[in-house]
Amino acid sequence: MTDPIIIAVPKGRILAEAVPLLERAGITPEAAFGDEESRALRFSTSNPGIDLIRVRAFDVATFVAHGAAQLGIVGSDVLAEFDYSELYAPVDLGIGHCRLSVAEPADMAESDDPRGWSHVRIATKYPHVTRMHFEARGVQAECVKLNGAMELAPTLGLAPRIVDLVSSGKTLKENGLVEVEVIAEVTSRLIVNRAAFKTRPEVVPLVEAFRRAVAMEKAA
Ligand SMILES: Nc1ncnc2c1ncn2[C@@H]1O[C@H](COP(=O)(O)OP(=O)(O)OP(=O)(O)O)[C@@H](O)[C@H]1O
Ligand SMILES: O=P(O)(O)OC[C@H]1O[C@H](OP(=O)(O)OP(=O)(O)O)[C@H](O)[C@@H]1O
Repeated sequence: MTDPIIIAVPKGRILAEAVPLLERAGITPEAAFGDEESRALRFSTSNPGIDLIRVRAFDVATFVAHGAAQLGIVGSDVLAEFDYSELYAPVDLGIGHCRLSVAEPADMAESDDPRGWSHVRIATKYPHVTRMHFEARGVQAECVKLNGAMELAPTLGLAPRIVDLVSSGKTLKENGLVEVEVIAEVTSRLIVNRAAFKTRPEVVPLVEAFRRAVAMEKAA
């Protein structure tokens, strides 16, 4: 019997939106999958040929790029940061809507003009995207890599500005920061390992099932 297809799904905030989408694509995960308390990492589904793994958002791309998983669900923010050539991202899943933005303290923003920047120091989980964004307009970005709580960086003197994901704006507001520039709009994408796309015949119909699931949601 061939090995099951593995779909990597991020734990955290995308998980809740991913479960109904998987179900619309005909993949019903075992109950423990949606339970954040469960310590299991691999889960069966209603389809014996498909298993799910639950990993950190940035690791979804790594598992799929190396072929350890054949498909995955991941934010376009993560894809932009890693730029893996082994990945193909055929479907915008329309979940996980947010944006990647530059933010700074509200009092600093009052007299700041982004057009005058030539060098910026930025705390971020996205150093690659940040450097590319600023380089495109001749600004040198010096990045301090953090994995979370970027919003603390300006008041504690780590870096005056941050690049982070923004959705409602609540996190920025509660930490005295304001958004000064949007770098990119973000949604989650279905990703596929390029080699698996050619060698595993189950992959193409699965991609089509996700495409239909997204269309169904849009039509509803
Ligand atoms: N506020 C948000 N609104 C909508 N989508 C978001 C938001 N924040 C993050 N996302 C999306 O969810 C993905 C995972 O983010 P999340 O914050 O759950 O992970 P994380 O806590 O950074 O991950 P980890 O704990 O694995 O480091 C992001 O890559 C992005 O695509
Ligand atoms: O604009 P808002 O609606 O406040 O959302 C923005 C927050 O959401 C994300 O973090 P998340 O809550 O997923 O937590 P984590 O990255 O700290 O795990 C992001 O890193 C921001 O901190």
